[in-house]
Amino acid sequence: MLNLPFLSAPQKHGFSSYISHRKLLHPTVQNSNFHPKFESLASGVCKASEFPSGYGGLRAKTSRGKRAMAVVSSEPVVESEGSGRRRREESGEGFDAIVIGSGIGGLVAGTQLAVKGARVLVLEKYVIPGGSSGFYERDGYTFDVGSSVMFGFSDKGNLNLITQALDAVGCKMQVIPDPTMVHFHLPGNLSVRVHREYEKFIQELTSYFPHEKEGILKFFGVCWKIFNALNSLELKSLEEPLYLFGQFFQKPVECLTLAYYLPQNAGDIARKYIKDPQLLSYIDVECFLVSTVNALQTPMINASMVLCDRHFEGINYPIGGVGGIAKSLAKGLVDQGSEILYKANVTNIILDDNGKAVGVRLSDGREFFAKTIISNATRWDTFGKLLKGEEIPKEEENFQNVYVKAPSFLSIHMGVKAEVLPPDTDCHHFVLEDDWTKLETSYGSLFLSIPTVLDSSLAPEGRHILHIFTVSSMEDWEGIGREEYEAKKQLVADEIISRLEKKLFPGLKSSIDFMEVGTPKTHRRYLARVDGTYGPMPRKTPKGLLGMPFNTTGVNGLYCVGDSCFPGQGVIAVAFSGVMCAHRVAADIGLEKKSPVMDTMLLRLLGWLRTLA
Ligand SMILES: NC(=O)c1ccc[n+]([C@@H]2O[C@H](COP(=O)([O-])OP(=O)(O)OC[C@H]3O[C@@H](n4cnc5c(N)ncnc54)[C@H](O)[C@@H]3O)[C@@H](O)[C@H]2O)c1
Ligand SMILES: CC(C)=CCC/C(C)=C/C=C/C(C)=C/C=C/C(C)=C/C=C/C=C(C)/C=C/C=C(C)/C=C/C=C(\C)CCC=C(C)C
Repeated sequence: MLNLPFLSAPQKHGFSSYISHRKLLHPTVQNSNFHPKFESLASGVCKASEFPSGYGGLRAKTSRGKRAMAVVSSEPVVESEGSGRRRREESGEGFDAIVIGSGIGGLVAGTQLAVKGARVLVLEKYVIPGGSSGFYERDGYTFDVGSSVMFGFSDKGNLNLITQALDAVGCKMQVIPDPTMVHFHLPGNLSVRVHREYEKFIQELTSYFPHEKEGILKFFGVCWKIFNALNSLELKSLEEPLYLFGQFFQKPVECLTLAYYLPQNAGDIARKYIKDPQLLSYIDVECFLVSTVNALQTPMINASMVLCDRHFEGINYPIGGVGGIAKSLAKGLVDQGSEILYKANVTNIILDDNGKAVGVRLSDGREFFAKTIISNATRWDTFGKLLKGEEIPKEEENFQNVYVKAPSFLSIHMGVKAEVLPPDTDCHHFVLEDDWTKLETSYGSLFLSIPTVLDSSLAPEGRHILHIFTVSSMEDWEGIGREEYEAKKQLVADEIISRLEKKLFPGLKSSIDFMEVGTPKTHRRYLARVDGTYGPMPRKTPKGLLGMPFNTTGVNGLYCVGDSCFPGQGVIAVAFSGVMCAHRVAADIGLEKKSPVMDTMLLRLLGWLRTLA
C-alpha cells in the first residue's frame, strides 16, 4: 500500500469507509499510479511542529484564547483518525460539528474549527477530498478536476485565504508563480494577456482601446479601492456582530466603502467610465470568468477581488496540482484531532423535536450526532434532498427566488504530445471566436488550462495536459441511451478540438495521447452537485452581493458553506465562506465570544437586507 501520510494506518475498528486511499480510489482510477509529487508534498509540508510564526486573517485561537499552534505544541492532540473516534465512542463524547462534504469550503470550515479547539467530523461521499478542487490520475497524468487558476495563494496581504487556511493547520505548499492569469482570444482578433504586472496588462489593454485609456484607469481605480479596503480587513464572519462592529470601529472608511459597493454590480460601474461597446464586452468576458454571468450581473466586490488580486498577489499554481490543497487540509484536520470519513454519503439531516439539526444519516444507515451540522452540499441539495420532507425555510425560498442553478459544464482532460504547443504558450486561455453574444451560451466560449506549462511533473515526459471546459446543460445529456451518449460526447469533443486546432494549436487532434470527456452527468455524479451545477447565478440583475446568504440558515444548528453562500463561486470565495462559517459556529458553541442580544439584532437586520435584493 502506498504510504500517504495524510491518511492514517489501515483501520482496525471495522469502519471500511476510512480510506485506504489506494484501494478506494474511484474504480476507473484504481490502476493509475499515484503521483510521486503528491506523496512528497503531503509528507513534507504539514508537520504540526512547523507552524509558521506569522498568521493572517485566519488566525486561529482556542477557546482559551491561545493560538492553535500553542495547543498543538503544548498538548499532544495529534491522533490518528481511528484512535480519535474510538476514544470518543468509548467516552460517549460527541462532535462539535459535522461537516457534510470535503470541498474547499467544507475543509476550511472544518480545519478552522478544529484549530479553535472543536471536535469535527467531515463526511465525504467520494473517496478523496476536494470536490471540484480534487484531482484524478490516468496513464501517468495528474488532472485537476476543476479550475487550475488559483487566487489567494501568495504570502502577501489578508486575502491570501488559501495560504492562510493551510498555514492554520501547519501546512505550506510550494507554488509556481504564473506570469499570465489568462490569455484572452476574443472576437475582432482581440488578443489580451492578463499579465501578472498591472502596468503591463493596462498597457496591453489600452493599446487596443487608446481612446478609452482614462475610462479603463478609472474603472480599475474603483476596483483597486474596493480591493484595498477588503485587503485591509481581518476577514471573519460578517454575521458576528462583535467582530463586524469592531471592524467598523477600526477601519470605518474601508467598511463604509465595502458597504457602499455591496449592492452594486461591475457592469453599471464600468458604464460610468467606458462607452466603447467592444470594451464593455471585454469586461463582460472578464466577469464571466468570475461569476458565469455578464458584468451587469456580477457583484462589484467579487469582480474587484479577482481583477486586482491577480496583480497584487498574482496567480500561483501549487506544485503537484490543485488536489494537493484539499489533501493537505484533510491531513491538517486529522493532525488537529478531528476526523474525516470517506465513502460517507449523507442522505438525511436529522432534526430533533424542536426542529434543531442534531445529526446526519448515511446511505448505509449509520447515524452521527453533533452540536452543529455544516453542509458543504449546495443549498439546493441541502434543502431539497438532505432535508426532504421538511418545510423549506423562508430564507431559502428567498435565495431560490434571487438565484438559480448555473448550468453545468463539459470538461475534456487531454494528454498531448508536447511539440504541438508553440514555445511560450501561456498556461490559461479563454476562447470566444467571433461572436460576443455567444459568451454565455452552451459551448459558446472555451476555457483552457495547460498546467504542465508551469509544472511539467503532472504529465509523462514529452507530454502536456490540456484541460478544456465549457458551459453545458444537463438537459442536453439526459434521456439518451448509452451509445448515443458516448457518440455525442465524442462529437462535441471533436468540435471543440477542431476549434482549438483552428484558433491556437494546429495539429492538435493528431497529437492526442489521452482523452476523457466529462458531461454534466459526470459532474452531478462525482461532485454530488444537483444537475452538476457550476454554482449559483442570479435569476435577474442582482443587487450586488446583497441577496447572497451567509452561513446560518433558518434551521437552528444547521449552517451552509461553499459556493451557494456569500460571496459565491470560486475557490478563494468558498475558502472565505469556510472562514466565516467556522467563526459563526465557534461563537455559537462557545469557542469564540458572542453577544446573544446583538446576534439576534444583526441576524434580523441581515435577513431584512437580503429581502431587498
Ligand atoms: N471547472 C472549474 O473550474 C470548477 C468547476 C466546479 C466548481 N468549481 C469551483 O469549486 C468550488 C466549489 O467548492 P465548494 O466547497 O462549494 O464545494 P464542492 O462542490 O467542491 O465540494 C462539495 C463536496 O461535498 C461532497 N458532498 C456533497 N453532498 C454530499 C453528501 N450528501 N454526503 C457527503 N458528501 C457530500 C461532494 O462529494 C464534494 O466533495 C467553487 O468555487 C466553484 O466555483 C470550479
Ligand atoms: C454586513 C454588511 C451589510 C455590511 C458590512 C460591510 C462590510 C464590512 C463588508 C465586507 C465584505 C467583505 C469582507 C467581503 C469579502 C468578499 C470576498 C473575499 C470575495 C471574494 C470573492 C472571490 C471570488 C468571487 C473569486 C472567484 C474566482 C473564480 C470564480 C475563479 C474562476 C476561475 C476560472 C473559471 C478559471 C478560468 C480558467 C481559464 C481561463 C482556463
